[in-house]
Amino acid sequence: MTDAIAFTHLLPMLPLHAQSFAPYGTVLGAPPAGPLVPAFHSVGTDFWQTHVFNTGVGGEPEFLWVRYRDHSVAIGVLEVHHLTEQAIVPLTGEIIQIVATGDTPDPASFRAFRVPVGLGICMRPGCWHTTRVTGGEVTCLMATRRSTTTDLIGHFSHALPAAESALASVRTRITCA
Ligand SMILES: NC(=O)N[C@@H](O)C(=O)O
Repeated sequence: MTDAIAFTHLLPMLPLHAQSFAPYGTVLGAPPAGPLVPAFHSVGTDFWQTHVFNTGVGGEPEFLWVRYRDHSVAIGVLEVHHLTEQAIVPLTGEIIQIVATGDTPDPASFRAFRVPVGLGICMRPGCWHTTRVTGGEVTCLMATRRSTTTDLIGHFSHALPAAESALASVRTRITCA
């Protein structure tokens, strides 16, 4: 399940922008480059489409209520989901999302993005990731695929082989610079 990779690299915590996040997924809530469609605006409310969520073929979309509380700067393991997108919307505070691309995490693709309350991210299938917080515990809304969650719990809680996800060992750390 875990493929070792030796790598040390300092990752600055970057501001979240649609263009810089594009290799890893979509920024939810970012102002679109073009017109807001489909969208609605009235005196009392605005709404617009920010993303069409894709769980992969045969997937059942699922919301999770997730709490993150790891504030360590060392990054030793990244996780990837093979079939589904995965969206994270921080509700109670900023999160730091560490991401990478590649069949195994490509060191050149390692990034750390600040995701503030008011924005969210939707990671592509195959986006390696882990999450940190800079203060106390942060509660997030997550959209994922029901079978991926079941598969992941089976692996983490019962040491069953994971089919829809994988882990990779990495050696990197985030910096405030
Ligand atoms: N539930 C779940 O899939 N969690 C992980 O992917 C994670 O990044 O938190």
